Amino acid sequence: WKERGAAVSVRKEVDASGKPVYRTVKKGVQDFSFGRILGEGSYSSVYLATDRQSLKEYAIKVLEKKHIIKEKKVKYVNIEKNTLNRLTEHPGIVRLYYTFQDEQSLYYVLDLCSGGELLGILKRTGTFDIECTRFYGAQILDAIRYMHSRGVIHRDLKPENVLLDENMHVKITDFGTAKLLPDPRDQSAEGGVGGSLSSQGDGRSASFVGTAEYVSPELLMDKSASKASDLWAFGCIIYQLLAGRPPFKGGSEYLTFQKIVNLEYEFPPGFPPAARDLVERCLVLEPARRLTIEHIMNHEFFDGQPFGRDLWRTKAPRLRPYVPP
Ligand SMILES: NC(=O)c1nn(CC2CCNCC2)c2c1CCc1cnc(N=C3C=CCC=C3)nc1-2
Repeated sequence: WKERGAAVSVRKEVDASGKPVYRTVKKGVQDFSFGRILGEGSYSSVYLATDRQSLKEYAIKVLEKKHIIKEKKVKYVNIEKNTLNRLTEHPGIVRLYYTFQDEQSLYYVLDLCSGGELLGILKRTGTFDIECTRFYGAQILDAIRYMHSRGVIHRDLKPENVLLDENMHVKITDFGTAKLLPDPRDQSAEGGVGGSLSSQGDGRSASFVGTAEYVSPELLMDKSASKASDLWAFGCIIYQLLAGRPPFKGGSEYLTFQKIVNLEYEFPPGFPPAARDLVERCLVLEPARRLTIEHIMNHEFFDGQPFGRDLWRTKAPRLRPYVPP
């Protein structure tokens, strides 16, 4: 497991004659003070941690080696690290600073998102008004555009995986189930198929399905994931910000899946017309007929909304609920 990043700390020691000597050593567990658990996965836990030297706070994801091997998750661990190594320069993606390991575990030192989950914020306000939906929708879309430009399909986008930093700006996380296309920047990579994937590959695709309410019909019906699958989830998120609930929600996962493949959803009264048109063009059963990212960015719902650098320099709007006219 090739470690990444060269984070070192300077340690003061004394030699045999009692003279102080300063050694640079790769950072490790002892360089951090671990705080509360931020989240737990099937083979990892994420902690709030403070670098004892710089006092900077991070999120550290700890993966237990024994458990990874026992649960046959080595592929997922490598895919997540390779994905994070590709996604290094975007403000809307949780950044991996460096990794280290000890006998029991692997450690990923990541951006801390002190604002928590978008879902948590949404639950507090109930719904988001048009300005907030436009701002957060644009930041999520900008991050998806960057991911896709690096050949990464998230496959499990949902409000729980959209985190917020100290400025209430978006940071997308949890790439443990991402799908990697050949990296477009890597000339040596075999020319990969455009945005669509067969369900072959490393054997993960055939089995993986995202979170029920946001999973795309193609992932349910023929197990194939494509960039368009992330845009289906995007449509579900935009709907949820304005309606306060996801478009597809049944009494069980099976009933939710039925609603998705039958495109069985309705808009609440007073749902904003421009947002309704955008959602309807994302929630299209046929992936090839779904809006692409460029189309979405040019959609009237985002009229006047900057993307790119200006978007990330904008102050986050005050959170207000949507009040239907
Ligand atoms: N799976 C991960 O990589 C991951 N998981 N979490 C916590 C999860 C909690 C459930 N919803 C998805 C995220 C994190 C990360 C990345 C790195 C990361 C950085 N900051 C936070 N911050 C949080 C603050 C308050 C509540 C939850 C998360 N969390 C994470």
